[in-house]
Amino acid sequence: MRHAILALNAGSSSIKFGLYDLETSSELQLVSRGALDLGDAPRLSAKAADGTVQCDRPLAGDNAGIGALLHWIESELGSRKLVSAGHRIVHGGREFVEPVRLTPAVIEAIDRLTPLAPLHQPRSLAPIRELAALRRDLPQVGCFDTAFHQTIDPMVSRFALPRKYDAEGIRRYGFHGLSYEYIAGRLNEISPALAAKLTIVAHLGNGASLCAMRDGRSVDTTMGFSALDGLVMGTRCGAIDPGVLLYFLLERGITGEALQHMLYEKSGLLGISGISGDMRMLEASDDPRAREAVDFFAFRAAREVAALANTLGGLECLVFTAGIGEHSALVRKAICERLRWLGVAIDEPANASHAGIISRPDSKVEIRVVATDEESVIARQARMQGNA
Ligand SMILES: Nc1ncnc2c1ncn2[C@@H]1O[C@H](COP(=O)(O)OP(=O)(O)O)[C@@H](O)[C@H]1O
Ligand SMILES: CC(=O)OP(=O)(O)O
Ligand SMILES: [Mg+2]
Repeated sequence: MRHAILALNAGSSSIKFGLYDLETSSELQLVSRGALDLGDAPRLSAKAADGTVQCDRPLAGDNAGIGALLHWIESELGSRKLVSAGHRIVHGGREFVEPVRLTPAVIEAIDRLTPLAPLHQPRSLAPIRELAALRRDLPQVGCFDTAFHQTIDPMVSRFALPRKYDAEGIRRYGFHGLSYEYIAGRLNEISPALAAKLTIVAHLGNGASLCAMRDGRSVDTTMGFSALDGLVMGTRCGAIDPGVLLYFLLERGITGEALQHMLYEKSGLLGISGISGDMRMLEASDDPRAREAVDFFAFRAAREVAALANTLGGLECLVFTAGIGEHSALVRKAICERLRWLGVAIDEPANASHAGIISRPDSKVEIRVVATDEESVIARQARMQGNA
């Protein structure tokens, strides 16, 4: 019987997954990629590596969680045994800097980090606990978004607060590390010379951040202690004057919980447009507020690219990835046009067709679109942990 690894990437309203067969050559072979939608209309959808639809069905009430996915994998997809499950976990805090076997004590320690990532951590923990209850003997591995940024310098990670707080872990961590690890590996596969360039990767999805890389390692990133900092996001505010938060708390009498809800769920593209936090919807709208939100998103992203280029001491390659980065020619163009002074020159036809390289030959900065694949990184890390 074939052995397989299940990689789970839990997001706000769905769980993306990848299923990989373990080949004897130690390669992982993608068998299926899909999503378990857990919103108002639960649904399981999956495609084979070649894009063939393997499953697309609504799920009924009681049978709508991880159990439905397990059942489909184990009884319908073919005969294979799951030997491990890997999970994306957004916050590893100071303790978790590499993939870890998820024992009950580790799960509790990860749960204690929930205040640092209130939107994300519970969503990762729910399928872990569900799987543990359904398959007591299945080894589970946690793979951390923060881990890739361990290489950032203390100068970059420090906040200018009384110094004891840095030692207590109140510092910049950075997120989207599984995506950045994938992109670093992909650039190296394309060519080691490309991977050696001073690079900024723009992970522009529902959550959005930038990572400055030197030799494929993180040297700076826009997200901080939490996944709120940096760029404007779908519903998150990005960098903001902390005085505004004090004003809300002390002068306007808003509770901490209400403020958290506003910053994570009601701000960003949704807050500015008043229409939606979804870039596709904003691009399709002719409401001027939608246009304003898209322009603002690009303005702030370009500003942060310039800041990270300063940490890098130059900029030779700019990579766009994740939902917006991979698919929105409009946003890429708007960001690149603001960076013309840095020698960034976008090729409009290449950009419109989402080509691999979208810079003009005379651009000082190579601009690329690279599709991310967090699930493959999770699967690889889960396998390595299993072998350790
Ligand atoms: N064709 C497209 N044009 C513009 N934006 C797109 C397109 N496809 C996806 N997006 C945007 O990508 C974002 C979601 O990105 P994704 O990486 O899937 O997010 P997450 O993994 O955080 O849920 C949404 O804002 C969505 O509108
Ligand atoms: C860390 C983060 O923002 O993740 P996501 O993009 O999945 O919301
Ligand atoms: Mg994502």
